[in-house]
Amino acid sequence: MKLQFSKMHGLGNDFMVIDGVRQTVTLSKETIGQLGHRNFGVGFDQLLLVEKSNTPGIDFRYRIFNCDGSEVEQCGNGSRCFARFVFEQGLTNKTEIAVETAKGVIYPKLEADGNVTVNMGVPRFHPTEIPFQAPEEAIIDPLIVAGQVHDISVVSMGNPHAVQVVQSANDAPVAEHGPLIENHPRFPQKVNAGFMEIVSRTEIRLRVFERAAGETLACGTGACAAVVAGIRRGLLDESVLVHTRGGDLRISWAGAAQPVMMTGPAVTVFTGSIDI
Ligand SMILES: N[C@H](CCC[C@H](N)C(=O)O)C(=O)O
Repeated sequence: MKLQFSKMHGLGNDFMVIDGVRQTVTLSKETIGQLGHRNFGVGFDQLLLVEKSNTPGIDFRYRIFNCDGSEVEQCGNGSRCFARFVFEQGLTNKTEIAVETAKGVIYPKLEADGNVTVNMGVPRFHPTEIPFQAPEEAIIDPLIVAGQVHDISVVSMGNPHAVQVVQSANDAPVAEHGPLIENHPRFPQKVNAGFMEIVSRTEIRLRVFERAAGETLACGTGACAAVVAGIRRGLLDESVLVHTRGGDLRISWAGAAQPVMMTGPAVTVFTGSIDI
C-alpha cells in the first residue's frame, strides 16, 4: 500500500502526519517503529494520525504514537501541526476546530500571523490522574533519582509529566537523569521528565526528556506542564515565554479548573509517500 503523509515539526519536535480520513490506515506497533527509525525509516519523534470523529460537535479524532510505536494521550506541538495539516489538506475549511484525543478535547486555532493557538484543556494533579504512586495530591513531591532527592511537580496534560526546577537548563543532567525519571517505578505508565530554569516570573528555559522518545528539541505538553507547575509553586505569573532548544512557545494558565493555552508555530517540511 502507498501511504501519503506530511513531514512536519513544531519547534523541531518532528512528526509524520497521516490522513486517515481519505486513506484506510492500519499500522502495527512494529510498522510505526520502523517508520519512526531515523536511518531505516521516515524518522520522527511522533506519528500523528488524523481520523474522522463520530462525536457531535467534534471535527476530528487525533491519535498520537511515539517513535517506538506506543500510543499516547496527548501531543502539544503535534496539535498545532494537526490543525495546519487538516486545513492545508482541505479536510476542513475551518481555522478553529475541536479535536478529540484519548484524554479529552482540545481546540486548535490557526492565527492570522501563522502561529497556532491551542486550548490544551485543564491540567490534572491527583496521583491517580497522572498516574503516580503518592498518598495524596501535592504541589511538590520528593523523588529519589540516582540516590538524590529531587523535588518534582507532577502534572497531567492528558499525558504524564514530572517537572523539576534546575539552576541551568543548559547544564541540567537531562541525558543522565531523564531516563531514570522516565522509567521510575512510581510512574506505572512512565513519564515525561521536564527540567525548568526560571529566568523571571514571565520567562523560563525548558528541556524535556520525553517518554519513549528521549530528549526532543521541544515538548508542547511539557511546556504546559512546566508553566502550570511553576505557577502552582508561586514562581511564575499567568503568561510565560518558554524557551526550548527548538524555539519559543507562549503558555498561559489562569489557574485551577482553567485550560492551558499554548501558542507557537507549525511547519510543513515536505509531503511524501511510502510503500508499507
Ligand atoms: N512523548 C510524549 C508524547 C509527545 C509529547 C510532545 N511531543 C508534545 O509536544 O507534547 C508522551 O509519551 O507522553
